[in-house]
Amino acid sequence: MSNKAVLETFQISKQYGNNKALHDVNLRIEEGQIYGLIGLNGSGKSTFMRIVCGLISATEGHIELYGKSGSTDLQKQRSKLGQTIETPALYPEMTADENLMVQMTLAGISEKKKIKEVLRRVGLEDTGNKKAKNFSLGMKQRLALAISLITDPKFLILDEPTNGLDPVGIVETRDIIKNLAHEYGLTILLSSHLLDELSQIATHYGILHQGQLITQISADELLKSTNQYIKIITDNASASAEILNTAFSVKCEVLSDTEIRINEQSERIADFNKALIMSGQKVQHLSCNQHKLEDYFLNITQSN
Ligand SMILES: Nc1ncnc2c1ncn2[C@@H]1O[C@H](COP(=O)(O)OP(=O)(O)OP(=O)(O)O)[C@@H](O)[C@H]1O
Repeated sequence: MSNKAVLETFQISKQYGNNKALHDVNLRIEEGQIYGLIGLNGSGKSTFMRIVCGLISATEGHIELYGKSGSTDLQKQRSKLGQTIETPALYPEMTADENLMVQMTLAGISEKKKIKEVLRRVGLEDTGNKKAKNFSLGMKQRLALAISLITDPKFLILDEPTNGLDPVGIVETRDIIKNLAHEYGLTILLSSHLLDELSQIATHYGILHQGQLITQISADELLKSTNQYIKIITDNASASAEILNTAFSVKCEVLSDTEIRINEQSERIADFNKALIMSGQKVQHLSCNQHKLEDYFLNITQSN
């Protein structure tokens, strides 16, 4: 049984002059998912997110947010949405607290204790009197994220949230996003042009290529299709394959006089090594290979 849909789009297309940026996009995101939208530069990720947020309109098609469509209902549902696509400019001479205070006042929210709470959620609770102009890029992005959280959104849309960050900033941002999903139950749509990057957090993926959604796949399905295998090189591949087959009922592909491939993950690799050595085989090489997620992404985009 499927969970409740937070977002569903039906044949969304967007035309900019002669350029069709999106073609008939049918995408579904369910409650609790961290949905990674992947695509090369110019594939239409930002355009799609802007349409969902109501910042621009689609040329064709329609969207449903929490099961509602139609401009009035959609506008109501958008109050459950937070985004960092168009965030207000930060005031450089103000602290994190002061920046949030201004944005809360503009949003008509008076609960001051909320400032501490959202700063804690994004790991900026200890910035004290430091002014925003002295923040690192990562801290500025987290402050922008904090601003998007002051209205208590249930669904968060983040356009390339780790773009431009150093490795420490990337890990911090990833942890914050995971935490927002797991601890606070937010559904999250985020974009990146790197599948490896998203694979650390996403539960589901959509691959956009030249404006078309060519695949939607869960993290589990993706792992299966990225095909892990064990490679073994011995002095006699056929004999080694027979030994492993007899001992473990394992299916070995004999690729040459010396090389075997076994299509499984690495868990039994030490047992295979031991069995071969005990049987007098000379094991020269034993490794576990995983097709990189980026290869999967390249394969799927090149064949479309
Ligand atoms: N306001 C606009 N006017 C005209 N063309 C636009 C506009 N915004 C985007 N485009 C075009 O639409 C296509 C999709 O752009 P979009 O920014 O949505 O892609 P993207 O996947 O988000 O790329 P990036 O990762 O570079 O941000 C591109 O060809 C882009 O040049």
